[in-house]
Amino acid sequence: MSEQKRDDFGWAARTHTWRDWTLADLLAAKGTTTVSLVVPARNEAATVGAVVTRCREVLMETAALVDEIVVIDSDSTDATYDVATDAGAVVHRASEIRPDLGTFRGKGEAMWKSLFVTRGDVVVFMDADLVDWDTHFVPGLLGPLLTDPEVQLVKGFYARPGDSGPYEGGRVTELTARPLIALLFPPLAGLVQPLAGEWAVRRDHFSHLSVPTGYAVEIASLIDTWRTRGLDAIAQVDLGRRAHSHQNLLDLGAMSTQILTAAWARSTHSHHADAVPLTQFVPAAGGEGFVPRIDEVLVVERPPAADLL
Ligand SMILES: O=c1ccn([C@@H]2O[C@H](COP(=O)(O)OP(=O)(O)O[C@H]3O[C@H](CO)[C@@H](O)[C@H](O)[C@H]3O)[C@@H](O)[C@H]2O)c(=O)[nH]1
Ligand SMILES: O=C(O)[C@H](O)COP(=O)(O)O
Repeated sequence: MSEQKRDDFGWAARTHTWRDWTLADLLAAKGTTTVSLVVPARNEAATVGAVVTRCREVLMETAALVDEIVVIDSDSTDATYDVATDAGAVVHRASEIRPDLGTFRGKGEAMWKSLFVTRGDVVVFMDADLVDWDTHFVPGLLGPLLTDPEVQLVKGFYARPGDSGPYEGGRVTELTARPLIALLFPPLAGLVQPLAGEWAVRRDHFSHLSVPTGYAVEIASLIDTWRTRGLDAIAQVDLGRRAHSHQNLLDLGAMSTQILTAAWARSTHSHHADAVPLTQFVPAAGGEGFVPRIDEVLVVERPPAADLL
C-alpha cells in the first residue's frame, strides 16, 4: 500500500504534540481565559474518581490551568455521582440541568447540557473510562487554543494499544468514520482520531453548533467547525497513548448508526426522524440459529445552546 500523501489538506501544519508547550508557557498564555474540564460519565464509578482526582491535583491545585472540573452524570445507575463528588468534581445529573429543555439519553446530550452549568471560555472534554492516560492530555489540548486565536476546536490523538497492534484507530473509527470522511468530507481525512473523546473547544463556538445527543457529537462538531470556520479552525495534538474500556460490537453498531445519520444530515441529504431502526442478529433462545433484534437508535439533535442560554 502506498503511503504517499495525495493531498493532506495541510494537516501537517495543524498537527502538534503535547510536548510543544510547557506548563509555564500555557499558564502565561492563559491570562484571564477560563477553562472548564467536562467529563461526561455513564456508569463509570470504577474510573471517574481517578480521572477527577488526578486532574484536580495536577491541573487545579499544583498549577492553576483548569478553573473547574465538572462531571455530567449521564443517567448512571451505579455510584458515578458519589464517586465523582468525593473526588472533588462539581457533579450534575444531565437530566436535572435545565429541565425545561427536556432530556435525552446519550453522551452528546451530557456535553450539550454542560454548556448550561459551566463557565469556562474554553471547554475541555475527557472521557471518564480512561485506564491508560495522563494529565498532560489537558494542557496538550489547550496548547493550540491558548496560543492561536484562529483555532476553535482541538482534537486529541494517540496510539491505542490493542489486540491488533498500536496503530488502529478503534473499530468504529476504521469501519465507519474514516470511510465516511473519505467519501463525503475528504478535507477532514488528516485527522488521526476523528472520534476521540478528548477534545477542546471554545465555548462561544460550541454553543453555536447543533449537537447530536448521542455518539455523533464528535463527527458533527468536526464537520460543522470545518464548514463554518474553515480547516484552520481545527488543530490536532498527539497525546501519546491511551486505553479505554471497550463496548461490544452490537453497541458499536448503534454508535455507527448515529454517526452515519449525523453525516447524512450534513451531506446533501437530511434525516428528520428521532430514531433509526437498526436490525441486528443475536442467537436465538436455546442457541439454535439467529433472531433479528431491532434497536431504535436515537438520533435526535439539540439546537445551538446559544439560542437557549
Ligand atoms: O450515554 C452515554 C454514553 C457514554 N457516556 C460517556 O462518554 C464517554 C465515552 O463513552 P464510551 O461509551 O466509552 O465511548 P467509546 O466507545 O470509547 O467511543 C469513542 O467514540 C465516540 C464516538 O465519537 C466518542 O463519543 C467517545 O468519546 C470515544 O471514546 C464515557 O465517559 C462514557 O461514560 C455518557 O456520558 N453518556
Ligand atoms: O473509536 C472507536 O472506533 C470506538 O471507540 C471503538 O473503539 P474500540 O474498537 O477500541 O473499542
